[in-house]
Amino acid sequence: MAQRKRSKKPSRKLPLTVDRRPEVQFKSSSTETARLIRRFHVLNKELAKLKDKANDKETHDKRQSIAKEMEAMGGLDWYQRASQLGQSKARGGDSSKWLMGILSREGVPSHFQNRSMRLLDVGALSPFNYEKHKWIQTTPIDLNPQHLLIEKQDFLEMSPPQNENDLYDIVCLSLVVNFVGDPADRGTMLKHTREFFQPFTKDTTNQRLLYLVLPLPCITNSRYFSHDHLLSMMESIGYSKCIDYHHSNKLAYYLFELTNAVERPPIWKKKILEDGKGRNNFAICTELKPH
Ligand SMILES: C[S@@+](CC[C@H](N)C(=O)[O-])C[C@H]1O[C@@H](n2cnc3c(N)ncnc32)[C@H](O)[C@@H]1O
Repeated sequence: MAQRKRSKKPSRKLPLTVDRRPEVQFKSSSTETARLIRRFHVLNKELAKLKDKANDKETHDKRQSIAKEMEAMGGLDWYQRASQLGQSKARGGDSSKWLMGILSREGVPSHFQNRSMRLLDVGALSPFNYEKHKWIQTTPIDLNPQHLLIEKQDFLEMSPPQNENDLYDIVCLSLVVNFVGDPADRGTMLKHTREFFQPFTKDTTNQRLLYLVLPLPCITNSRYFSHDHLLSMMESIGYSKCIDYHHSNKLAYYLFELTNAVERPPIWKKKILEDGKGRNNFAICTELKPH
């Protein structure tokens, strides 16, 4: 795939296209919007399950019916705008805040007095999440950009920069991994992040950071996943240092550092860790794939 051009630091002075899309109607209650977002996730997962199935009539009809329901809700566009609403300050702000606190505490900004810290924001709803931090140069990407300054790009298909100077210091996956419907694609996504940093063959003091945010129930209430499971899985792919983590009422924040290159990470299969009524089915698996 052709190397994509890095977007410049977002500037509000750039001409912005007029958003002519019809107003998205949100339910007045945040509980109802949250319910619809959860329904969208379920449909997305069901769609992912059909991905590798033969296109017989039954599968075709199922696909159509899921797509129809998603469309009736307003599609990915609606979902993103509803998520943006969830990002709004009134509901706690975007997830850059926690990350910035940790980086400042760790003294990371002082490493970047001579050059910017390069941050790849995967699944960015806004290109301005990090704009007040002048030492950060952000490349925001999304499947369905909500802004001119966000590149249209599927991270799972994205090639790492060829020019070494364009490699990243930090990759952000904030509420993106849980959006991916297929547990194996989620694992691939985590492993793929490693390609975007300086290789370990290079003599460098650059850190290689991964910022991961998941809905809290993925960590605390899944049959197949937990905090310890996440740490073990991350360690097995080279992210053996968890710099810090935080669980808020709704979200789980993790900052990992890639500390070593793992040639052959183990395969992680879906396995029940804790069963029980009311638990969800969130899982991340890994397969023997080149990533
Ligand atoms: C819930 S929103 C998260 C937005 C924001 N990062 C946040 O923390 O609130 C999930 C976003 O991830 C995007 N996304 C999902 N899979 C992706 C992929 N493979 N490549 C790029 N973006 C992806 C979706 O299009 C959606 O806009």
